[in-house]
Amino acid sequence: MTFCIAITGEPGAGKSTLAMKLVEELKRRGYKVCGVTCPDVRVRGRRIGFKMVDIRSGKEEWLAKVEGCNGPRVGRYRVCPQVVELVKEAFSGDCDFYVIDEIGPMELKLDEVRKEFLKVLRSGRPFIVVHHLRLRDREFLEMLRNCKKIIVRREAREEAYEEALEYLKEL
Ligand SMILES: Nc1ncnc2c1ncn2[C@@H]1O[C@H](COP(=O)(O)OP(=O)(O)OP(=O)(O)O)[C@@H](O)[C@H]1O
Repeated sequence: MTFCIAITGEPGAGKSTLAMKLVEELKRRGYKVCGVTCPDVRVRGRRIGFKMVDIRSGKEEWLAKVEGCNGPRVGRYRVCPQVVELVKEAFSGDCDFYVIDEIGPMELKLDEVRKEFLKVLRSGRPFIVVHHLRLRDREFLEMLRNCKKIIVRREAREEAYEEALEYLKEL
């Protein structure tokens, strides 16, 4: 069975921070970690969009913006189709551990990103993903069914980290 951890929790709970701490831990252990993270971008405190960052190279590209992209709309944002190339590159080459932060509505609006994510989850290699509490996509839910679930709560972030470290022992 594929080793996998699925991290979820309320907005701002600490999901991304936990995922990045686990990335550092895996790198320390010598794994070649590949994947993406999706930080928001703020100007004077106001969120103007989201970027996608290649964990291995640090390269970044817009995932969605209030203005300036012409992909599908998600709330106030328009998704940026040019992010597909970055996603493909992020998961290419020599990887032995995959990380996706996160599987959310913006990422899944682009069919090629959705396919790339599913390919990663089906690769048989170990992975860690972050997803929305309200993830409803059946294909993804099915792929994550047997993963270790970690629900991060703001007041218990350290416990979530300890729980994940404990599970990493099964690698
Ligand atoms: N273990 C921690 N110790 C201290 N601060 C933390 C910790 N985890 C998260 N934070 C802080 O809490 C805030 C939210 O964290 P983070 O972005 O990881 O949450 P998230 O659940 O991924 O949020 P979102 O739902 O917006 O994606 C950030 O400012 C982060 O620095």
